[in-house]
Amino acid sequence: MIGKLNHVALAVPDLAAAAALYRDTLGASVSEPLDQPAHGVTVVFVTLPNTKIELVHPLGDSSPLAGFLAKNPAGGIHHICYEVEDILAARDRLKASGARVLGDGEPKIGAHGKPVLFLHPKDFLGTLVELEQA
Ligand SMILES: CC[C@@H](C(=O)O)C(=O)SCCNC(=O)CCNC(=O)[C@H](O)C(C)(C)COP(=O)(O)OP(=O)(O)OC[C@H]1O[C@@H](n2cnc3c(N)ncnc32)[C@H](O)[C@@H]1OP(=O)(O)O
Ligand SMILES: [Co+2]
Repeated sequence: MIGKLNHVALAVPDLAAAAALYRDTLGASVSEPLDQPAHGVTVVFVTLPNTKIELVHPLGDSSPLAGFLAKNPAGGIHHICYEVEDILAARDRLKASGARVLGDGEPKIGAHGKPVLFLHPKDFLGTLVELEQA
């Protein structure tokens, strides 16, 4: 069911410093910051030849990153995103298998303009999983 690895997301306490690290030290192609109010994050994308790294920082008072950064103040790997051909079919199959789909279970439009959903980390080996419609 899952296809390409779309991105790996790093939660970071200082977005400008993280962007500079990837741009200047690692020599990667780095986007400008983009606020995603519907998701409670500001994001910078690092484009690699075979995938992307998403640098995410809390936006607003109720960011889903708040708890993670409180526990991991230096930041860390926050989620991985896999592409799926049909996100509603994937959601229904996962729910039927007992996996917890986060939020109200309805896809939101993600940073790439495509529908996304999140799966509970306790159901996926301690890793928060994002699904994005291909
Ligand atoms: C830019 C838009 C979009 C895109 O297009 O790419 C994005 O990527 S948006 C990214 C941010 N959005 C989200 O993360 C949405 C989904 N996340 C959530 O709903 C919550 O963050 C959460 C996963 C339910 C966690 O909520 P929180 O309140 O922080 O923690 P809990 O106390 O409920 O956690 C329970 C349990 O899970 C552990 N945990 C929490 N976050 C992670 C994580 N990212 N990876 C692994 N494990 C995680 C947490 O430590 C708790 O474990 P215990 O301490 O053992 O109980
Ligand atoms: Co993401």
